[in-house]
Amino acid sequence: MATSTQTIAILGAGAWGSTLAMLAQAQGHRVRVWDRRTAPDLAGVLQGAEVIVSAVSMAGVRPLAGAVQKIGIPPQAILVSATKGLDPVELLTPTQIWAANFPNQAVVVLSGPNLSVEIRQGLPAAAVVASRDPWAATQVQRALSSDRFRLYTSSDPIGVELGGTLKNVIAIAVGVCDGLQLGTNARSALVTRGLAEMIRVGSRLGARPETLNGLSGLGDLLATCHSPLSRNYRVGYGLGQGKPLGQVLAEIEGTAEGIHTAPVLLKIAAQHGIPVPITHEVQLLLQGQTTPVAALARLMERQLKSE
Ligand SMILES: NC(=O)C1=CN([C@@H]2O[C@H](COP(=O)(O)OP(=O)(O)OC[C@H]3O[C@@H](n4cnc5c(N)ncnc54)[C@H](O)[C@@H]3O)[C@@H](O)[C@H]2O)C=CC1
Ligand SMILES: O=C(CO)COP(=O)(O)O
Repeated sequence: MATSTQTIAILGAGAWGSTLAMLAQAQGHRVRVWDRRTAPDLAGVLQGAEVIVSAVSMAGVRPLAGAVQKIGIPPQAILVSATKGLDPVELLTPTQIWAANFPNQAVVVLSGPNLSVEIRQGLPAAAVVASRDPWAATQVQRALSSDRFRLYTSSDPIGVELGGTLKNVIAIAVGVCDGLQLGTNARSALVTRGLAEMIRVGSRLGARPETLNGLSGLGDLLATCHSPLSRNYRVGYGLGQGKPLGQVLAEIEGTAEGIHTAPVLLKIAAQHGIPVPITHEVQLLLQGQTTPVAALARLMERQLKSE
């Protein structure tokens, strides 16, 4: 399905970066991968790249964007961000950081229900590529779409980016619910009210509500809240079982962004006066300031309201 062979640089060779590299290679592209751990020459990886995909954890976005800016990239290169997180320093999304470093470059966000383990097994998945520049989104769609990875375009990058980011916090909450063995009704209520919280935050920050009802919102929420493959869900599950956060993290390989997203999201919500009761309880739990049972009781005892 790819239109022509392109040179694609993948920055970050964790679970997601290496999966994206695999997908790009399968489409016949020239793929170069950079990772801080193996540390090949970043300048060499960027040289001549037509598409540059950042798949590092949120913690790596700011330093990486700075390093890439210092080196410089081809003027026509499209930057793609696959990170799902929020910056604790300036409360920005990953693409906002990339755009600030590269104001004249096309920036695209890639997000959706994409548990990397399943994609590496060759199972089918879909995602959204969103940008203010429709040409750039279409280029990335054509470059990376295949018969097992179906990409849709969107002109709502903030909605697509927040969908993937906010669901991580809700996935922790749903994991707690399942760790407490509270049943299907409770989990369904939490997923639905979690989506309402995501839409409330997203729309205040400029997202279209319908975007959050799409693949990178509801879709990703369903994937993440229903799979033990999700690290965020597993963090919550462990906490729900009464394990301390340190132990839970020691048992999980890789990044659970929701842990770092929750405090940033709380700050943003406070600035904008947005009620985020689920995120609030998740953060108290992560800080060890409440127990799963007490957090749940507070959510159930909130003032009665209409849906
Ligand atoms: N694994 C998955 O299924 C998916 C993950 N994502 C998102 O992709 C991002 C990366 O996730 P994973 O690859 O799964 O995590 P991972 O824990 O497997 O890998 C993290 C990557 O970030 C890099 N990194 C971390 N801190 C850095 C720093 N300070 N400077 C430079 N690089 C740094 C690491 O070297 C590594 O390449 C996260 O934001 C995650 O939410 C998105 C979709 C699917
Ligand atoms: O974002 C993901 C799936 O779309 C990956 O979820 P976890 O980071 O919770 O493993």
